[in-house]
Amino acid sequence: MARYSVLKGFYDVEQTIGSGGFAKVKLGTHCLTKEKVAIKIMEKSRLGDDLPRVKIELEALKNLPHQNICKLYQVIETESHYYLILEYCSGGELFDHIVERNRLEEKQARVFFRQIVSAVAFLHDKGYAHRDLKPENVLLDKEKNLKLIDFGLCAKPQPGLDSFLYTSCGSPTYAAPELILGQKYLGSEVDIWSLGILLYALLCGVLPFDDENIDSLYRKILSGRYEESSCLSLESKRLIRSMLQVDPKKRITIDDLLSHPWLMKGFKEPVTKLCLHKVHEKDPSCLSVMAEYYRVSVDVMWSKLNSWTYDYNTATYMLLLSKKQRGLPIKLYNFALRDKMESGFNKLESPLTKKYPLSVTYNKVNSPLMTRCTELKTTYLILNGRESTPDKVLNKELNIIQSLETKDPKSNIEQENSPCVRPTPMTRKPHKRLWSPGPDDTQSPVPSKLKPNSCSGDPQQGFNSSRALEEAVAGAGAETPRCSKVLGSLERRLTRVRHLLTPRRHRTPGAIPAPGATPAPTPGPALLSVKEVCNVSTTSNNNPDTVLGELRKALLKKGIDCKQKKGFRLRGKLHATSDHRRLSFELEVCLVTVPDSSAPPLVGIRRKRLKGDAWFYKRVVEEVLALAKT
Ligand SMILES: Nc1ncnc2c1ncn2[C@@H]1O[C@H](COP(=O)(O)OP(=O)(O)OP(=O)(O)O)[C@@H](O)[C@H]1O
Repeated sequence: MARYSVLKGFYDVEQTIGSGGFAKVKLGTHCLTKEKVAIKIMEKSRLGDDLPRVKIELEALKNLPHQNICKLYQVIETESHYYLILEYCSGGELFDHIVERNRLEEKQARVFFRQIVSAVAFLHDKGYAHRDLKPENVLLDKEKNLKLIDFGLCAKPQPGLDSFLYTSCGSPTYAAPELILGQKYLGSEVDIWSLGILLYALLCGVLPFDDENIDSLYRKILSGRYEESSCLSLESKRLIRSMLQVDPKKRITIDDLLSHPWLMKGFKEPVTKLCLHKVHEKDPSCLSVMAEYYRVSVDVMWSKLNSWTYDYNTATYMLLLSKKQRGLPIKLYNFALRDKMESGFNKLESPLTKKYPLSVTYNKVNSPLMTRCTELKTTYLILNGRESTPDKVLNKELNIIQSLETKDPKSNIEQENSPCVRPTPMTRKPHKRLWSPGPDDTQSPVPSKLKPNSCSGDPQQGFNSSRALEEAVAGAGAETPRCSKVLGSLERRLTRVRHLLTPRRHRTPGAIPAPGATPAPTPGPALLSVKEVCNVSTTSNNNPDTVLGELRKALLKKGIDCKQKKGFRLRGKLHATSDHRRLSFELEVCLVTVPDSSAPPLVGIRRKRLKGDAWFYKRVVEEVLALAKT
């Protein structure tokens, strides 16, 4: 089957824009609105024990519509993959902005930090803790609005956010002391600690607690002592101190942060924790554009949309709404797709279908009707999300078609209820949620053998996500705090938590190529032309080939495995025994045009972290660029 065929006709899939330990993220265009989207693709077979992360992330994104949280538009599940269609944040990671400027001016940092605090206050208000707040998980959109991403480690304790959690998860350098110690903790309090680290990183361009050696790093965190850099104003020192309190009870609360004097400086209003752009509200103009497009009444269209099933229609509606909010004209393109989709649900209800039962219309398995059914099924799945695995649906349909062939053509009632003659998606009930962390979710999907035991299990199982799921599903109130019973000494606890916290980015260790020179293929003709300056450094050289050669030499000198990709792109990989020190990134020679200038473009180097610790990446790339004589 062609790659991403499930998206064909609905989204145009473009280049990879990011990847993490669990997903590849591609740029895409939503065909009906022509809006750019990010497509997060996760291969089920590679998720293994981390599969629950996806479900947690989906539920959180559906329940947390906020202007500073990346919007989810559609979820497509196939037998092998999850595809999450997300709001596209073209401005890169907040981390890249820190790297670009070394550190941010207090005024700029305040604008950014207010948005992060707003998102965190909102999610806390909804009973969630993020548990992985860091500049790599904060993206920027075109208008420089911040968007929080990566909710795979979040928790929603059932009794409420004031109940304890027990799973140690997150990124080591952002982890609060109570997490390091493997103690029970409050999700809201560990998020405040991470916010303190994040603000320090924004203002100073370095981390308050950092060390090559993970044990020393944890000792530094537990001591709570960090350098108060001279670049910090007195007010910012005070604010950071109030967040980086080793004793969680002494830490500032999110509500106090909203109106903290540092955050209020230059602003009349405290930070809001409200959602300003409602996404689930009835918007008559977007609704009528969609109703007109599908040639159905506004009421029928709304009844379909109002169930918020995160199908293609949800995506179309939310994207139209987003265009409207940005003052852009709202219209739908691509009428070929309309005809395809319309036939996907409207004709099923047409009087014609009722008058001439399906079984009369065909008599061979590979008849046009069967092709039609298959087409309808594919369209149906894409429009409505997953009901069953595609193969199962297809087989069911084939069986029904085959059995119908041998039946009396008069017996149509059965066919009306067959999967081929499904109720039109316009009137179909919402699908059962994958998992809902609501109060009536008494049936935990977690097998009993996985019941909470935050301090047992193989630490090499990465982020301990099955336990994270339990916390999120069963709620902390249902858990037994066993840490102190299972682990006798602080030392042993530290070792365990170190393993739990240390991200495992490479899930399936493939054959590691021997370090050394990789023969460079001839560069492709494409030399990327960029306008933006984020992630791009200019060079004093005007020959792209020379710059490429210098970069290659510098990478090899640093012992970094280097492969040339399409065009002038080098992929560097650092293979290390420690997960903490594994890295994958790209350096691409490009042409930088200076906006509003007639000056000829400059030769630049665009950098992109693909996998690995962001601060380690920063250090390595700085060293490579310093070595390259460009
Ligand atoms: N909505 C988006 N718009 C633009 N880029 C995105 C978007 N979502 C993700 N990315 C890019 O893809 C990268 C990986 O995404 P993400 O962090 O969600 O993947 P992950 O596998 O869950 O990561 P992790 O290993 O950190 O858990 C991000 O760091 C970012 O650069």
